[in-house]
Order: sequence, then structure tokens, then C-alpha cells
Amino acid sequence: MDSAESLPRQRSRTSASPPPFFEEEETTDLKLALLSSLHPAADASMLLELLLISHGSVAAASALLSQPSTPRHVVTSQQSSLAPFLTTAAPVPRPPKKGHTLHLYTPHHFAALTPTTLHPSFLPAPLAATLLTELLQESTTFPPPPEFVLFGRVVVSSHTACLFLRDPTPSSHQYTYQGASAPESRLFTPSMQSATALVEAAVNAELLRRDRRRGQLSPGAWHVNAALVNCYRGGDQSVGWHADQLTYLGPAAVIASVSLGCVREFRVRRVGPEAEGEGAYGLWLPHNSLLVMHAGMQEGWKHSIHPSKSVDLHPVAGNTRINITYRCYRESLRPELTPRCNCGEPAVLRAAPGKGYTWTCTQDYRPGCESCGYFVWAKFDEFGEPPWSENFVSSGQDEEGGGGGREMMSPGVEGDEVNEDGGDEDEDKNEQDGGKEDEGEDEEEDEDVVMVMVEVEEQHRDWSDETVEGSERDLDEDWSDGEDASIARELQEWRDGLV
Ligand SMILES: O=C(O)CCC(=O)C(=O)O
Ligand SMILES: [Fe+2]
Repeated sequence: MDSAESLPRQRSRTSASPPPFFEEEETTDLKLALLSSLHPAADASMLLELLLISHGSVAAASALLSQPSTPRHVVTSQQSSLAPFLTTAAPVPRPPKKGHTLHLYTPHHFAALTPTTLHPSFLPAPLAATLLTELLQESTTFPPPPEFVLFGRVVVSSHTACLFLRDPTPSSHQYTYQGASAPESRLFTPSMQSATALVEAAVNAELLRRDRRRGQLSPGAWHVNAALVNCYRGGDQSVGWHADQLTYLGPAAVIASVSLGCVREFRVRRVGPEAEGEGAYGLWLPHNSLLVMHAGMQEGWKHSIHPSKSVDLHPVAGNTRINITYRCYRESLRPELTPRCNCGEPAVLRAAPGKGYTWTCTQDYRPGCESCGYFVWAKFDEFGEPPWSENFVSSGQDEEGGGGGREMMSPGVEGDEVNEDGGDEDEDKNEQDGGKEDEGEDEEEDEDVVMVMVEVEEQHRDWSDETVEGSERDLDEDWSDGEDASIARELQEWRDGLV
């Protein structure tokens, strides 16, 4: 697999090399200034990224830019990826057909085909090692995985997770997950704190370079204040197809995901009408890689961690993978500010692909609870701020919806009418390979979950036919790895139409 290990080593000094005395103690700004003076044609954000992947070494970053094989175009403002440094310019493959997963082996291809970028060997190796050790230790006391209701049955997620906050906040206890209080949140460990600055620099460099999307944070404004840490012990622990819940992130969210320990396969696939007939992409996430999910990823795509029959053992983590998803929670979407549904519980923000965003009640995912049916369209300004934010910029349209705090929403529309193919969110991830039946035997949990889904599908089929367009789509015969997965996918899509 291509990785930063295949990066060219620093060459002997060239005319564009920095002076030998210039090293670690200098500030990033000074290093950037020097790099920029050595390579005036290079784009500032690319210089920052090169500096990052060179672990702060101006000499190494400069050497990358000076190598004769470097394609000319990468040092112009058109530069959109570091891929030319990481791989040869192999042609980008065509999208896979429905029912197939195209495995990609280069960050370049993944970036060309999906709204993500992968940075192999991202953190300085010693920091990655300490971070892994710290989080392996933390994960031994993660809360038990949450129970949730799937098609009327109580199931429990297969892997464990814990919310970490960068700083203590008065509202820390109010964060919810699928409408229920998050079991606990912890403060960033020292290594998480150290890694955060590097993650922020890399993401902000990418924001500078990429096309802006409505609602996206401006370059420099992406700052980490929370992280969900996931722990997968063994290849059978996984996360099903889902898009991340947007309640605290808002629209066009950017999420930066650091992988540590055992290598696992990350899969993505587009959703919505344009995705008709398209399959999925798979990419392995190695130890110490940074995957950035860019704006639009949570709206137009789903992602998953695919289960694996066997995994390569990591020297320290064994069969365990730790994943940190760094997040920028918006001040204006603090738990005490987000809408509550009619039953008084916090509503959940999610994307309806191609249609917008909705706040809905998700209480029916909690064992023993029912949904109050709350459903309203969410409204945001062009910077992704909700109407109750003091920074909200009114567009002058749709004024009847303006200004009223939690009640301020775009005009209400009946949920079933509008959300046929939308409405996936974090909880969806528990519904397939990530979930196991409450009373199920450990050994065959994936199969059990599929069986549960099949049963429930049978029960609801009539009703779903009446209410959901497209619920009679053909089963996706050889989706991913076989029939079970294809049934699970069909059920997922069917369920998307219901929420
Ligand atoms: O483990 C991963 O890489 C993905 C985790 C994830 O999708 C999530 O936390 O929402
Ligand atoms: Fe996710």
C-alpha cells in the first residue's frame, strides 16, 4: 500500500534547501515563511501540509518540493491534494457498480472519488505511540455499549465508545446520543491534547484549499472541542452504514478521524438519487493515519467500518483498533440551545439527502420509549448558523420562520412526505454489522442481527409498501460480501425511508 513510508527521503542539499541550523525550535509560522521563501510558487496550505507530514522538518518538506519527479502542477494554486507526492499518477478508476465494493489502495484515488482525504503516518511516531497506549488504557473503562431499539427489538452495539471533551464545560453532562444522555464524557488525555493542534492545522489547511460549501466553517474556524473515541476489539466489532448525527456539528460538518493500532477497512458509499446504481469504496486505515471527512460527507454519503474475519495484529494493540473522531461542536448548537421535541427530550439534527436538514424526535430508539413524532425542517444561514445564534445572518427570505429560538424553524412539512430517502444518522450505524441482539449468542451475532431484521421486515412490509416509495426495490444481490449484507443494506434503505 502506498504510504508516507514511500515518500522520498530527504536529498542532499539543493539550492532550495533551508540552512542546516534551522530546525525544531522555530515556530510553525517561521518555518512556513522560510519554506515559502524557498518555494515562492507553492501554495501556503500545501506548504503547511508538507510541513506536517514531514513532522515539522523544514528540510524534509523542502526536499519533497525540490525533487525532480515532482509534477509541475502541484505547486500551483490548483493543487488539491498531496497525492502526487504519495503515489504515481495512476488513472482514477471508474465508480463501482451497485453491489460491488471497489478497494482503493492510494489516498490519491480515495480523495478523487470521495469527499475524504487520507494522510498516512500523520502524527510524529512517538506521539502516535503514546496516544495509542493512553487510549488503550482509557478504553478498558469505557461505558458498556448503549442499547437501542431496532425494529421493535432491543439490540446492543458491538464496539465501545466514549465522548471526550477538550475543556470542562458546564453543559458537558447534557450531551445526548440518540436522544439519550451520553453515559459520561471525559476530558482529553494529554496526548489527545497534543495531537489536536496538528489535526486542527491539517484540517484548516484543507479548508483553505477546498471549494467552500454552504454552511461550511471558514478556514481557521475549525477548532476541536470534542472527540468520540471508538474502540474495536477484534474484526467482528464494526460499525454499520451511517452518517454522523449533526445535532452539535451543524451542516457541512468536517470530521477528522485518527486511526491507531490494528488496521481496519473503512467503507463509503453515496446516498440519494444520484447514487442509484453505484457501489461502495473501501480503504484500509493504517495505524497513525488521519482521515478527513469533508463537508458534504455526512449529507451525501454513508460510511462504515467493515467487519473482518481476520485482522493483522498490531505489535502494541493486538487485534484492537482505536479511532478518534475529532469534532468541532458549534457554540450555537450547545445542548441547552438545540430544539426539544414535544415530549421535552432533545431533538436530533440530521440530513435528508438533497433536501435539507431536519430536527426530529428519536425517542423510539430508546428501549421502553416512544417517539412523539416531532419533525421540523431545520433552518441555517449560509455559514451554518441556526436562527437563534447571535451570528445568524438572515437571507431576507422565509422571514416567517425567523428569529424565535427553539421554535424557529423552516415551515413544517409532514415527515413521511419528505424524508423518503433521507434521515440517516449515528444510530443507523448500530443497525447492521455493529449491532448484536440483546439475548443473542456471541458467536454468531452478525447473522443473528440479520435474522432479526428479516423478521421485522416481514412484519412491516405491508405498511412500508404503502408509505415509502421504492421499498420494493430489488435486493442488491451480491452487495459487499454476500446475501446477508445485501439484506442488511436493503433493510437499511427501507428504514431510511421511514425516519
Ligand atoms: O472507527 C471509525 O473509523 C469510524 C467511526 C465513526 O464512524 C463514528 O464515530 O461516527
Ligand atoms: Fe461515523
